[in-house]
Amino acid sequence: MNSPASTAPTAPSPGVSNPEVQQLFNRIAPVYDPLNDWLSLGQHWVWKGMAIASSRVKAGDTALDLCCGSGDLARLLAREVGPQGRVFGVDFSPVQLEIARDRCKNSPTAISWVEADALHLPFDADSFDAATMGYGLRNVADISQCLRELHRVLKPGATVAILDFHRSEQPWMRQFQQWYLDRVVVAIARQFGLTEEYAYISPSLDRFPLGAEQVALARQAGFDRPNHYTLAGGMMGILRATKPHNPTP
Ligand SMILES: C/C(=C\Cc1cc(O)c2ccccc2c1O)CCC[C@H](C)CCC[C@H](C)CCCC(C)C
Ligand SMILES: C[S@@+](CC[C@H](N)C(=O)[O-])C[C@H]1O[C@@H](n2cnc3c(N)ncnc32)[C@H](O)[C@@H]1O
Repeated sequence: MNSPASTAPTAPSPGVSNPEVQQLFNRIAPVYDPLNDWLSLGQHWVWKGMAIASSRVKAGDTALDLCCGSGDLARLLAREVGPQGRVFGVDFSPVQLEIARDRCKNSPTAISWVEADALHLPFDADSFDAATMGYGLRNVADISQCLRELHRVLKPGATVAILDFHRSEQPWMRQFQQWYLDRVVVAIARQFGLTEEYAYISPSLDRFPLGAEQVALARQAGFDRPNHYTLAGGMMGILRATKPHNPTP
């Protein structure tokens, strides 16, 4: 269990796009990692590994993990880019970043932890060779703006892999997902005084587009031939999008 990064409540950052979500992830940070391991029966590591492979990251790359949280994907990117590469982990939760910094302090690859809003990235255009985003897109206030920012900061030809939950299109799987969220996820979160924080997941799924609409949004943001494939019985998926070499005018 991560030790509470800080017990004092962290005030919302001025100007952040969704302060209530920032506060939510500040609050759950101390138990976020172990709960992910328990609640996904360790499977989230498999899903994250698939996102890394989908990003086509390679040795020597400069890679971005957007909405990095406690740093799982950033750490996996670091292993892929190696000591010659560089990774930037971006999140607007200072408490999550503090845990990420501590967990990755021995990485042989340079990882920079940047407290910033995904809707206004502090990077020049054409900065990254690859990017990942794990369970972040569903939580941002403006999905299209986030996709536009990813398109801007990726180099031409670079790919982003966006892993997230969504509602399953199979009715019986939707029922199982809802049962699991209500009877397992929220029930366990209640033991940690985090009922409301984990109860947030279900309505966030209701608001989040399915794969086909994610693909349409990525195309509107300027990505070339985006595609989406599902995981975990259709309860989540990976949106893969590549910035074209010759952006459409
Ligand atoms: C890493 C995982 C979830 C990240 C995550 C995303 C959010 O938007 C949150 C919002 C509020 C609180 C917490 C999170 C959060 O942790 C995936 C694993 C943890 C999931 C909570 C577990 C849910 C898994 C599927 C609904 C069902 C999987 C069933 C299978 C038998 C493992
Ligand atoms: C569910 S966590 C995912 C963390 C990590 N990617 C993982 O796979 O475990 C979502 C993260 O997105 C961050 N987040 C949500 N909206 C954001 C925004 N607009 N800008 C930056 N970070 C944001 C939250 O602070 C949180 O750490």
